[in-house]
Amino acid sequence: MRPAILDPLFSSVSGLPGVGPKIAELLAKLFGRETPEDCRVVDLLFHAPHSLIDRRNQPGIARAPQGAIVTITGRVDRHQPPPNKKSNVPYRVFLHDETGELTLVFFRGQSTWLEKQLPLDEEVTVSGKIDWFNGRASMVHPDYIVKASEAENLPLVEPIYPLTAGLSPKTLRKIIEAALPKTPDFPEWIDQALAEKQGLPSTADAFHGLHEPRDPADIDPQAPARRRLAYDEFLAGQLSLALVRQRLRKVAGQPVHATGHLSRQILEALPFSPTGSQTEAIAQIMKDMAGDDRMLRLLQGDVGSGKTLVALMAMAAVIESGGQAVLMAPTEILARQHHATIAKYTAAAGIRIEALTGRTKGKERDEILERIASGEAQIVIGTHALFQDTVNYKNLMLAVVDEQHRFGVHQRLRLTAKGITPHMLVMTATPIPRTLVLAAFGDMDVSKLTEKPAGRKPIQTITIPTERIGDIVGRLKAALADGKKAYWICPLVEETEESDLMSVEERHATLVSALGRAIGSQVGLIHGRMSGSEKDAIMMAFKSGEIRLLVATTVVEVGVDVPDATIMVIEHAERFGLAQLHQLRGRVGRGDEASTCILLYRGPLGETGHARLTIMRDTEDGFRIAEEDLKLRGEGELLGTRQSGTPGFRIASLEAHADLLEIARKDAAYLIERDPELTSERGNAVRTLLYLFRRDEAIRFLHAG
Ligand SMILES: Nc1ncnc2c1ncn2[C@@H]1O[C@H](COP(=O)(O)OP(=O)(O)OP(=O)(O)O)[C@@H](O)[C@H]1O
Repeated sequence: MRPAILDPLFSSVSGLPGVGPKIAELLAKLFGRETPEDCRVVDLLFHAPHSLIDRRNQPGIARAPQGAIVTITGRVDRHQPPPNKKSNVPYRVFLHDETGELTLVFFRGQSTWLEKQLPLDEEVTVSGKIDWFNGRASMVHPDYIVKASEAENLPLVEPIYPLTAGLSPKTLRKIIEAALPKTPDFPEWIDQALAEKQGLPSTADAFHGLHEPRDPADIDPQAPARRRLAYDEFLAGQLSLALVRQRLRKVAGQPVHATGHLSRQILEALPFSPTGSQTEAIAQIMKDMAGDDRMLRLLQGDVGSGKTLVALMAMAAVIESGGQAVLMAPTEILARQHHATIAKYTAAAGIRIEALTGRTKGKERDEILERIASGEAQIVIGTHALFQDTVNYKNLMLAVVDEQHRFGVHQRLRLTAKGITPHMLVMTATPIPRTLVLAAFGDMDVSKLTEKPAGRKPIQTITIPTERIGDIVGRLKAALADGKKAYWICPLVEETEESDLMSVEERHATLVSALGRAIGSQVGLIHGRMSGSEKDAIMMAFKSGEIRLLVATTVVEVGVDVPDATIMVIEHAERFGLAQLHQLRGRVGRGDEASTCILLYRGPLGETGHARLTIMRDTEDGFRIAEEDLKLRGEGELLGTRQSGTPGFRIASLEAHADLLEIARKDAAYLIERDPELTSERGNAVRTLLYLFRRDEAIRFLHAG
């Protein structure tokens, strides 16, 4: 239950003065809420200003700089209404101070209102933007007009907020001003010594500080108010992750007693030997699973580093111990591919594997479910269909989640909510910096595959403007005639957008005709609108070599493994993020042949676009690319917030507040260790914190036994 003290903050924005249905819609849009009802007062509080208007500049009319926001006090000399109502001529009011004359300009000004606001011969104070034209100073629609005697009531410094079309700065400011007094005095969850040492205000004061900046320094991420809220936000995040982890760990794991007889057979049948990194990661996993605690391990490895084999070894150990293992992939294609690869690897060892996805239907599905329930199926590979209610496992000991940034915390929670509590290995493809791992996964144990399999040659990356597409097609034709395999990627914003679909189909058609009859017949097309079995058939044909050029949307982005494909062309490379380009490029350079990646771009490139392509050309190191990506894009996007449902941060910034993340992580661990059920006074305060940041999902598990 949400603490009552938060009720005013979680009431709908519609209850605030000045928020009618139309404004509520706009606010929902601004905060990314589905409906206006989902839009709460607290969303306004977290809406941080990005800059401020300083009205303290009072230079006198003659010295007011062009375009500056200034505050002027002067005497009203004259009103000059337009000649008639229909006229386009504005209403003008003239005033002067000891330095000069200023014209106030009003379009569609109402004379009665203006006469009252700006009475003749009275001293008034106006604030707004100065415009000089032909040696005359004017101010169009001043932001403020008050009697000079009331000038002290003018807001001298005003926050400026991110907006959405249709919502005026003034309206939003007024609404936030109305929301601010609803901030309660929160019970204190911060360690007082930390607050003092860091000079952090209380959370309530921090909200006031955030919205009532007095100086440019107050807008800085290092302003005490912002640091306090950033700490709170990190603490809430770390606490919820720690609670999930505690919950996941609570149920003791089943110790895995590996005999090694299956894994030996698998390894012997492999055409290669594991890398040092793979061996090390496998050893870490074996050690975890042999113990009494449940394993919660993250396996991080750059594209093509060989994560699948590591996962397979873990699964083999579980089967040796009499258990079952599942491998959950984010997409159908990947699930099918993992199934094919693992079936091949495990054939020699006689391990029984099944595939289960949303596509598995009818009698086939019933039979598979039966084999899963009886324990006959030893490894089950699939999509999230693996954890539907109808699926019952005989003895599930290990869940491998090939996360590729697509599932996130919620899926992991759902898994345990079902009462399934196997050891867990989460694989992530794009290497993510440590701070991000912490923010997204909390304190998971981490294994890293830092080396690539031996014999890999560097991928040569070339950037070329689209105008030279003809050259590329010519070179591609020669390479294909020479027996090579290539991908041609067209960007796709949304799988549902017709125009994008058109573009990949059109590209397919133009390439077929440009490549001539012999090669044109070996060009395939794959996109997300195809049925699962169509996609499978195409991927199989590409693997077997029936298709040599695969024109594709980004459905091939993650995990697709065709080691003898050596050419990758990416059209409109400027539209992709770095992480995605790295993933796409990672589809080549997976065998021992040299590979090429051609990034076709449409200019002119902006600064960021240029920086991105340069980084891609300069390095293949996924860790470096991820760090650069973080700099260029910000953390939310990098994590794929929208796909994974991992809440992004509203105030905290991983870059500016990395020190606070570290502190919050330690504090969360300490708190949970001392008070695992959050029942102490501070524990209760912390519950309020979790609700405040909408990270309360994990609280439910406290009572779940
Ligand atoms: N030790 C090794 N030596 C040689 N080849 C290997 C080794 N380990 C794996 N491979 C091969 O390397 C390719 C990439 O492996 P895998 O598909 O597991 O990569 P991944 O880490 O999942 O990468 P991605 O995230 O790009 O999918 C596969 O074709 C696999 O058979």
